[in-house]
Amino acid sequence: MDITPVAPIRRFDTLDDFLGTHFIYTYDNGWEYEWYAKNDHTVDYRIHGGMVAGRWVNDQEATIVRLASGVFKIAWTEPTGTDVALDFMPNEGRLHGVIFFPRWVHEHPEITVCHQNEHIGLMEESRARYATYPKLVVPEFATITYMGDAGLDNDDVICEAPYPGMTDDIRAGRYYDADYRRIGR
Ligand SMILES: C=Cc1ccc(O)cc1
Repeated sequence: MDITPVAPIRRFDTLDDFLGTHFIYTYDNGWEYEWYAKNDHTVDYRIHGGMVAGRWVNDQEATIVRLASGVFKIAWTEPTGTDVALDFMPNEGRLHGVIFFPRWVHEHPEITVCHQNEHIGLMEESRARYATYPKLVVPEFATITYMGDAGLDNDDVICEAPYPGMTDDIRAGRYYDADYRRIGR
C-alpha cells in the first residue's frame, strides 16, 4: 500500500504544540488508527483497520512527554491488559507504535471491539478469565495521513463508532465544522 504523509499543520516543537492535535495514520502493516491528544494526561482513539477494527475509546489515562523538539512519547495500559507506547514525529509525518497485546485479545479480539467505556466490566472479567501470555508484540512505523487542530478536551473528536469511509470523510473536510464540532450531531 502506498501511503503519502500529510503536510504538518504547524512546526511542532513543544508539548503545547502537540496537545489538542488529532491524527489519522496507517501502520506499515496496513492497520489504520485515529488518535487524539485530548489533554496532557488523556487520549481518545478509534480503530478503523486491523485486528481490532471497530474498537473506540474515550478518556484513556496516559503519560505524554516531549522527548526532543517535535518528538513526543505517549504510553498507557488499558483495562484489557493491552499496553501501548507511541512515539510521534509529526514534523516527519510519521510515528512508531508498539502494542503489547495479552494473549486473550489475540485469541478473542471480537470481545474488545466495542465502545470500551460502556464495557469496562467485561474487559476486566475477560482479562481475569483468559490467558495473558505469551503476549503478541506489534512494533510498527506508521504514516500520518491527517492532522487536525481539535483543541483541548473536545468531546466531538471521537464521539461515535467508526464506519466505513469515516477517515475519508474526515480527510475530505466532511466530518467536522469550522469549530471542530461533528457536523450534524
Ligand atoms: C490499543 C490502542 C492503540 C491506540 C493507538 C495506537 O496507535 C495503537 C494502539
